[in-house]
Amino acid sequence: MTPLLSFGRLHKRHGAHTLFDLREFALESASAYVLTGVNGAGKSTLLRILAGLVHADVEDVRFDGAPLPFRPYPRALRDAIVYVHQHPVMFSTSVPANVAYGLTARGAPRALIRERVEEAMAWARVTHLAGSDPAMLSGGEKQRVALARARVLRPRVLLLDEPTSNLDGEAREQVIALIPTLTGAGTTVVMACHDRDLINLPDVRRLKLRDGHIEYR
Ligand SMILES: Nc1ncnc2c1ncn2[C@@H]1O[C@H](COP(=O)(O)OP(=O)(O)OP(=O)(O)O)[C@@H](O)[C@H]1O
Repeated sequence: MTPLLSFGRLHKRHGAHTLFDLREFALESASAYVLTGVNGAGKSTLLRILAGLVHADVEDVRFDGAPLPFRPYPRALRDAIVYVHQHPVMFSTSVPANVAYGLTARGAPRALIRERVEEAMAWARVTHLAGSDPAMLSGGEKQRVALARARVLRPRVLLLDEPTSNLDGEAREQVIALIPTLTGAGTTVVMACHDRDLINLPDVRRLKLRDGHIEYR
């Protein structure tokens, strides 16, 4: 099968220090991956490179099988890849406006925005928070609003940085339960995490960053 996104080489260094040097790194479509590794292995950095937020040296980038220049970060990837931060920032507007943010920024028609925001808020189980002050949401609620904000964009690839690290109990379980529904809808999900329940989800492929290389498990 042709990978969705592949790199012949993906090399990241800070000064003279190589953080990682990955060869033939590829992500398949509609697949879930967990990215593990010790603190400082480079998990967040790799996600941020894929999202175009951090520079790296890359060779032979292909998206949907076609070669693609990576710098400047191409529009095709900006449209397809969404990164969700470990501590999502909420704009102090309203919860629905936060969820709508990406579509509004892209100039989507209002009817489409309304429809997608409603669907995504129901999916993330945050409909009841529509009237809440975004600044007052709990960590689990913010994480679910951030997932809804990503989902409205229908990303081909969703990058989740430690999506459950600040959550416990029901909030954590609710976030974990959303992951399989994303891949079921055709999205590739890559999660940097240490959470055993995410790592052990069915059909999740394991990637481990170790000593600058990636191990497929
Ligand atoms: N701009 C920078 N300049 C130099 N070193 C950096 C820079 N940004 C990150 N680093 C270093 O790169 C390494 C990888 O950081 P990164 O946050 O990607 O690791 P991580 O695997 O996500 O760690 P954790 O599990 O603790 O979140 C760390 O040692 C970090 O200090």
